Parts: sequence; structure tokens; C-alpha cells
Amino acid sequence: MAADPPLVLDIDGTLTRPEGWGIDSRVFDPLREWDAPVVIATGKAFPYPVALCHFVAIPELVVAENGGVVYTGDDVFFTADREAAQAVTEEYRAAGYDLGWGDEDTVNRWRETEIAVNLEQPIEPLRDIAAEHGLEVIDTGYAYHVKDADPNKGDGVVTIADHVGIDLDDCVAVGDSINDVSTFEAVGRSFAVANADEPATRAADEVLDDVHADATLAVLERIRGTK
Ligand SMILES: O=C(O)COP(=O)(O)O
Ligand SMILES: [Mg+2]
Repeated sequence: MAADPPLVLDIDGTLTRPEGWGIDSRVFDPLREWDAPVVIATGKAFPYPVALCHFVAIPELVVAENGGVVYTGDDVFFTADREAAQAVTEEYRAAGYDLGWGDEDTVNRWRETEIAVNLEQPIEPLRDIAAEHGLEVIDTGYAYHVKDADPNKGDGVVTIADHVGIDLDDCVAVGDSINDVSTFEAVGRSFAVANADEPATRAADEVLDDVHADATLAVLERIRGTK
């Protein structure tokens, strides 16, 4: 009997409503009913994808913080630490800038291996300070991430695939930004949504006509039962 191929899905820009923000509720049922592992690979802090899996009611297979945190369902792996990124953002603050998330900062509060900065903040001084500390800043279109260059989503996906026993060649990935390029390189088939940035568009096997969840839902429709 034909089965569904395993999925690797990004969140922002990919499961979001066509307007750009907020998870599109139409993705909940197809993901819950998907007859193969679904890996959520995101730049968001660890609790966010875990909560998404929880509320969709699927097993927690999670790559968070752009690969800094990986959860196989049994073990959590940390592939970076927060200290270096923290030092960068402290210097950024000392220079008079702000991370842009308010005093309680729920974007970074539970973040363990990198720090995110609001897109409304100036990026140049952030990049300069990060470079002095040997870190990079990536722009996902949803936040600037101050991070170690090494951890990436793709390596996290490989870790999960090894653990769960998924053949990466069978995996289908959908994503929208530079932080999905390593995922696209790790899996058998990759799709960039129409709203994807240039690096993701270049790296994908195919660029979709639709945006955000419209595009992802179209992929699910197309690949269901094709394994
Ligand atoms: O955290 C971000 O900036 C983007 O998150 P995403 O990787 O799920 O799109
Ligand atoms: Mg994204």
C-alpha cells in the first residue's frame, strides 16, 4: 500500500496564513492525519515547535533554534550554547540598541543556543558586533538570529532521521528562507513557497506557485500516498 513520505516543515512563512502571520488552522488536520513522521524544523525557540506538535497532536520531532536544539522524541541535543550570542546582544544593548521584544521578551526567554532580534532594530551594528565574536546574523524575514555558524536545521534533521529510522531520500521538505537551505540539502525533495527568499528559492528542487500555507497544503495534496 502506498504510504505518505516523511515531512520536514518550517513554521514561519511556510505554515503561516497567506497574510504572513499566525499558523493557518487548515494545516492542523492534514498534519495530524499524516501517515509518516513529521519533523518541525524552525528558527523559533525550543518550546514553540514542541507546543505546535502538542496542539496538532503529533509526536514531538523538533529541530529548534536553527539547529541549536534537536529533539528526537527521546533525547535532546544542544549543538551550541547561548553565551556567545548573549555577549553579542549585551554589547548591542550597551551601544544603545534594543532587542525589540519588550521587557519580558518571550521570544528569547527560553532560547538556549542563540538570540533573536526584532527586524525593526538596526542590523548593521548587530552584524559588526557578532562578527567580532565570531558569530553570524541571519535574517529569516521574521527575525534576525545571532548564532554560531555551525548548527543548522539540516544537521538536526539528519540527527532525527537517524534516530527515528527515516530514509532522508524519502523526505519532503517545505520552507521559505535562508535557514531552510540546509534542510533542502539534506532531504530527497524540497519545495520553496512562492514567498521564499532568494537563498531558499535557489536551493529548492521546486518553487511553488502559492504562498505560505496555501503552498504547503498544495504540496501535501500532491505527495500524499506517493512513497
Ligand atoms: O524564527 C524565525 O525567525 C523563523 O522561524 P521559522 O524557521 O519557523 O520560519
Ligand atoms: Mg520560515
